[in-house]
Amino acid sequence: MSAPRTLYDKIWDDHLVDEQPDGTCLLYIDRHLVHEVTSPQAFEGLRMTGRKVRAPEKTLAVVDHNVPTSPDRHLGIKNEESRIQVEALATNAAEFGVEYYSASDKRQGIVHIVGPEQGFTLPGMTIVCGDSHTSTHGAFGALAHGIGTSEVEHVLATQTLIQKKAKNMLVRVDGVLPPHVTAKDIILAIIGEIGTAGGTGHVIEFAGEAIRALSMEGRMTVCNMTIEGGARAGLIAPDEKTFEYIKGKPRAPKGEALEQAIAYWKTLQTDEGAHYDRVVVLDAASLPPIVSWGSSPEDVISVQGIVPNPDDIQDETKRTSKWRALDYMGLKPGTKMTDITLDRVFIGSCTNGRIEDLREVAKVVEGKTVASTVDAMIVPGSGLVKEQAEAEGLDKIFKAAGFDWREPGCSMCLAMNDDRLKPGERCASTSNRNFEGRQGFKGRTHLVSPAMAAAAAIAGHFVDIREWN
Ligand SMILES: CC(C)[C@H](C(=O)O)[C@@H](O)C(=O)O
Ligand code: SF4
Repeated sequence: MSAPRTLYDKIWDDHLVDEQPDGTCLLYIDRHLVHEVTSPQAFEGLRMTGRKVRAPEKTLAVVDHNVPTSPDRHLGIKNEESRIQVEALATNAAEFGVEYYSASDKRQGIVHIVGPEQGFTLPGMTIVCGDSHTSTHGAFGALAHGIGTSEVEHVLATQTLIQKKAKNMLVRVDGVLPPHVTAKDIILAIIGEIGTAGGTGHVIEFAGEAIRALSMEGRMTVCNMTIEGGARAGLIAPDEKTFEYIKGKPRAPKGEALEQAIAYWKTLQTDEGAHYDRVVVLDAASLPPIVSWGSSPEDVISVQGIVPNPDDIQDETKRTSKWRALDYMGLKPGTKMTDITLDRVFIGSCTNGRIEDLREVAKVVEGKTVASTVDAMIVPGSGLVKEQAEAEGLDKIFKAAGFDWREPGCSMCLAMNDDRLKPGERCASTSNRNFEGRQGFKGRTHLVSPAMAAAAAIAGHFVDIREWN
């Protein structure tokens, strides 16, 4: 009998083309997502050496980072560098025969929202993209991770990737989440627990009652931020919810092919007794809504907490870095999180820009008004999310409450387009990174769940969503 294997081991074994004595492996890649920022040099490399895209039908290109989210975006992109990148993707896709969603295509959106939405992302696959949050697709039980531009070129040309196998890590979240505590709080809590280097060298499998209870969209939120926990990829074993989600998606298998696929997908479970190099266990029932206070995704605390005092940290380097973070954030130790006021609220991104996120926001803000001191925007993760939200009348609720309702894209998740913080502005954001300058030069980011961001927009400061009415 063969040794019990983890889900990661199984997907890895199924895609292994070659293994060298030093552990260097060649992996077959099933799906390649491409966006405008990390692909221009890769296509240029192919062009210069006269090579083709090996499997155009396994490649999908979409613009997201640089596109404006204003209603007049069809007028073009003012920033020259951004405009050139977007135009290059359109040209490259046409020249190399790759399907491409332009900013005027309603299927356009953030690459990690588009893949699942189109049924391009399926269980058991290897999926890559020149983007760190490719980990999102792990929610389907796909081995999905970000790659660099030279690897993008390699995958375009060969449909394979050179890799070394990572270690196996299990993060088990037992128990039942309290009301109003969400997938976002789970992943922020995990990163708070293991730190941003906690998953280094590992692929994390998320399991346990609380993970199983999450919707597919919640699972995507968890896997999305695996990368902020330092891991190479995140995985969740597929189940009935996964199969239901996939059924009927444009590129998903149908009829007999779907039945066969599901029979295979059901084998994508970690075997009893399989070995994990590291195991972390969390109790969902004890989790509060979480807010980040610093400039790293590990700087998190309960909304009922206070800004921590870095002097309590033993390690000098860490102490200095956390003081710097507080200085950057303009915060003092001991401040109650609920006393922190906000200038901006950003709801969107590949972490929390899907329809369920927007429904949560609508529930919180319906019939209420954004605080006069806050400028708040909601950016759907894709054109299809936008269409669905509008069909449900969510846009009317948002606009009536005073939110700006935008066109799809990465938007203020990162300062690569017109949506950005001004120096010193403080923002509650549903995105995944709070590094210095992430949302704009000297901008201050607090990471939260959609419901927490929505409530903060109305109140003008952080509030405990569990006490919201
Ligand atoms: C621009 C891109 C390469 C980058 C990434 O890899 O993640 C971006 O999506 C981000 O979230 O920082
Ligand atoms: S939404 Fe943010 S995290 Fe996601 S791909 Fe775009 S820039 Fe990266």
